[in-house]
Amino acid sequence: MSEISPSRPARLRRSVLSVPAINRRALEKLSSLDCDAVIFDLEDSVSPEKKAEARENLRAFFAASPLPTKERIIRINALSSNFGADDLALVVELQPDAVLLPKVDEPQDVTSVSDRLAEADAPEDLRIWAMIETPRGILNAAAIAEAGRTAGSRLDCFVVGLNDLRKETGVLPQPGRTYVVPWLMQVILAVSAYGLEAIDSVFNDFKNAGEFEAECGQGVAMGFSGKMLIHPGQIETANRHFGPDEAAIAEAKAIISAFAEPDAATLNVVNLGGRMVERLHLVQAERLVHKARLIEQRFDAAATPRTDV
Ligand SMILES: CC(C)(COP(=O)(O)OP(=O)(O)OC[C@H]1O[C@@H](n2cnc3c(N)ncnc32)[C@H](O)[C@@H]1OP(=O)(O)O)[C@@H](O)C(=O)NCCC(=O)NCCSC(=O)C[C@H](O)C(=O)O
Ligand SMILES: [Mg+2]
Repeated sequence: MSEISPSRPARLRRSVLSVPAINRRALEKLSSLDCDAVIFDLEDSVSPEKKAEARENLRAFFAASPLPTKERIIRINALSSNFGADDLALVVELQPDAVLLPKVDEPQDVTSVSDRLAEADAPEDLRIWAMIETPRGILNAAAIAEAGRTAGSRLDCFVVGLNDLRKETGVLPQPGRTYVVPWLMQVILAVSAYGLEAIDSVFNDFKNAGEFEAECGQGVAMGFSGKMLIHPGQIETANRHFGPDEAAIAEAKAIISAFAEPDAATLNVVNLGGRMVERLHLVQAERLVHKARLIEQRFDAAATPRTDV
């Protein structure tokens, strides 16, 4: 089997649940939830008066609950705000998997944090995620993604924030997201060009299961790796949509088998039951099977508690 493309990190990010760091009850629930990743929010879901308490909550939480099977991301306030410097210091102290930067407008918003993390000797595997949620962020998405290619850059993933984008532009929430789809696709093009991943925006109306199903299906079709979530009730749907289903896994395995045949060794195109399959489909198939394996491993890891944490 050829290698999984290094431009696509082999991580599961189907369900990325945001939790206000001020909400201790919600923090306590996390270990029982089946989301792939958690965003600990210090930004918009925490009032200015409660920022310090929220940081203390995270300190206590990280000491007590390592969440070994989940990717852990801390969303900080902008460095230009009164809270950004203390938030970033907390990130360096707690060493989550990533820091999420809000309202990224231009490449410099990312590179300045990269530089600060390097100055603070933060581990190299502490990544940067960027919220793309302002008109300038959308317009500059490709340039921001390109910043992920600069030496020492830790940029790894974009998260779209439609609430802020709607606030800034006046575009209304509508089923099908008609008027924001071009912006979403611009984000997908940017991450694809520079080997990053993108997480689709939150869906606020968390009791509306039907529309959420449709929006998850749309997010998958557009090329997002997963969805940012606000409520535990959204996790199962996101995992189902953004994880490969049995039929897709079977098809991917058939493509891998077809190219593994000795006769196919020098072929770039094969006939698979009346359908043309090219080697580029083999790469996609391997990626999909790899993702399915990661999901299986998560189940195994959840069943077997780690002893090294
Ligand atoms: C939206 C909520 C305020 C609703 O909370 P609540 O009223 O408590 O809902 P429920 O009673 O239905 O909750 C049931 C139980 O689930 C727990 N819970 C709720 N939400 C979470 C969560 N996010 N993580 C973990 N656990 C959660 C409740 O505590 C209940 O537990 P129990 O009492 O034991 O039964 C709330 O869901 C919420 O605050 N959600 C997250 C808000 C947030 O993170 N906002 C920031 C991200 S949104 C964003 O980034 C937008 C972006 O920037 C943009 O511009 O678009
Ligand atoms: Mg926002």
